[in-house]
Amino acid sequence: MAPRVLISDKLSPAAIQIFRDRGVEADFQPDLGKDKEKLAAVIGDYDGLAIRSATKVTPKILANAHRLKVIGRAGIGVDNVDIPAATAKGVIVMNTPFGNSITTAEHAIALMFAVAREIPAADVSTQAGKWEKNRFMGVEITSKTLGIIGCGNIGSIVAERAIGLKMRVIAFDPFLSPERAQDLGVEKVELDELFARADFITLHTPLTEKTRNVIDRQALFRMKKGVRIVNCARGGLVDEVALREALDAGHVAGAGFDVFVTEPAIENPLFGHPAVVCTPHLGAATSEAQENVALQVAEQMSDYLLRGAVSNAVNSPSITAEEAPRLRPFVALAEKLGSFAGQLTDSGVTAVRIEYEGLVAGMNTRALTSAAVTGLLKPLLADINMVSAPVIARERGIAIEEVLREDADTYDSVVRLTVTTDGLTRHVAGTVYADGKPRIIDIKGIEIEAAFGPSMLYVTNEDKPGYVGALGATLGAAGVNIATFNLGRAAEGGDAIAIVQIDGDIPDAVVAQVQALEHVKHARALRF
Ligand SMILES: NC(=O)C1=CN([C@@H]2O[C@H](COP(=O)(O)OP(=O)(O)OC[C@H]3O[C@@H](n4cnc5c(N)ncnc54)[C@H](O)[C@@H]3O)[C@@H](O)[C@H]2O)C=CC1
Ligand SMILES: O=C(O)C(=O)COP(=O)(O)O
Repeated sequence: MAPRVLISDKLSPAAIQIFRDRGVEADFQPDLGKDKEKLAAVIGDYDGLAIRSATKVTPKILANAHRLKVIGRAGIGVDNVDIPAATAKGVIVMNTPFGNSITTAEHAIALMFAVAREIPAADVSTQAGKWEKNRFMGVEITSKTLGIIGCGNIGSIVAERAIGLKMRVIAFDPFLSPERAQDLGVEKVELDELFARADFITLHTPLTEKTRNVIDRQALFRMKKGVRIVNCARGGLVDEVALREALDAGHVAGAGFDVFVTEPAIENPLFGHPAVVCTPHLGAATSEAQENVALQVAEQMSDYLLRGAVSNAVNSPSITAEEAPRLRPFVALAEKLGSFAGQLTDSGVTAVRIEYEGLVAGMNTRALTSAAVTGLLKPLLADINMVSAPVIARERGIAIEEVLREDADTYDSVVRLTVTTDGLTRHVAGTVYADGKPRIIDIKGIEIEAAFGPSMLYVTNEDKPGYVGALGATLGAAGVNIATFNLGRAAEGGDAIAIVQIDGDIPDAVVAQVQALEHVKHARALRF
């Protein structure tokens, strides 16, 4: 069945075409995202949700999203998606980090000019026939200091444009390296210095708990008198009430705002001030940017739904479309090894070590580790998947260690899993054969070679004559058909193991009979 995607925001129709061309069913309901109740009622029918900023993906909506695998944000900011809730549910959240950045940077520059020269008010006055040539006295931006808060993709483009406009640019961004600052031609400064020196300030950070109210009342009054502030990033970065007071007091000379604490902004503390210019979250609103982000999000979502490729996910490691097919058998191996250990584990897991040897050490081991942890915890948490597994493991205090070794002895690639519980360490290893099928090659240091089947019996025993016959006879008498039978032992007469693939399920009573056989230490039915 073709995957189904709901487009619940005003995406460019380019997205619909891409989905359809790729074989994904796309429902275009551009106003649905604004109606939480309706969205919650239908989300259960979809594998993907494509959004912009009007759709708020809340835990309540995610609770109904039984089929959902991916949320694609045609744009940059994902603050309208509850990422922890999506991750816990195993839903990938991806954005398009570059598609609208030039457009948004241009809007910031446009707002800076609009504020500097009061263009909107002058336009209204002129078209009203007033010709108020003396009312509008602007400021030049040449040689002025622009303070950029957040010098990432958009901030850097703003910096380049501003330098082209002969401004002096200073930037505050804890993650901006001195080398990058030098390349850009900006001076890296602390926030206090930026406030003290800037004639114009523009914000380009995401909204996080750290950046909320980065411009608060105190900050405003530490700024130069006559400063002008532009916010094209997110409402909530600036305390709107405090800014209004600073404008009313004449301390701040103007503000250009595209984003607001509450959107759609029908009322706002900034509205009505003559030196304020507002736009309705138009930062990304050009035909070029909308085409870019729509195409990109549709490609990325289709790649994930159809090929398992992950790009630009904010809550999962990337997997390219090229590596996805190569990785797939190893994902299956890692998950099955995890599942093997998980099904044998009755007490809490405290640590997991995953060793990658040979060719597999050069693959995307982060994804493989997520798969192993998924398999390990699945017996406890049926809904866990590769997206949610690392977070769930962290929440449960499970220490995860990855070891990479370029060399492998007998096989091209080996994955070894060691699981530590309160009282025990369990070890299992496997490989993928040329047929693409995963095999177990080692259990607790005992070599064996067994494929995974849907239904298996795992027995540990003492290596004694007569045991194998007794096991076969017990299964035969119970009408349980053996598909494959693999044995291994540490040494003659020592610890031994058997892995038996069964056709159909093995009843609990038969497992109990096997457990009761002489020389058997432990018998367990496993399902994969
Ligand atoms: N108005 C609109 O329509 C649009 C708004 N945006 C907003 O612009 C924001 C920035 O976008 P990009 O530049 O693409 O993101 P980015 O991730 O490339 O850059 C963000 C920068 O902020 C910096 N940063 C993080 N915490 C900081 C802090 N506490 N103080 C100072 N800097 C900090 C980061 O180090 C990073 O360099 C987005 O998060 C989004 O909210 C993006 C597109 C359109
Ligand atoms: O990409 C972003 O972060 C934006 O804010 C753009 O928002 P929009 O898609 O225009 O609602």
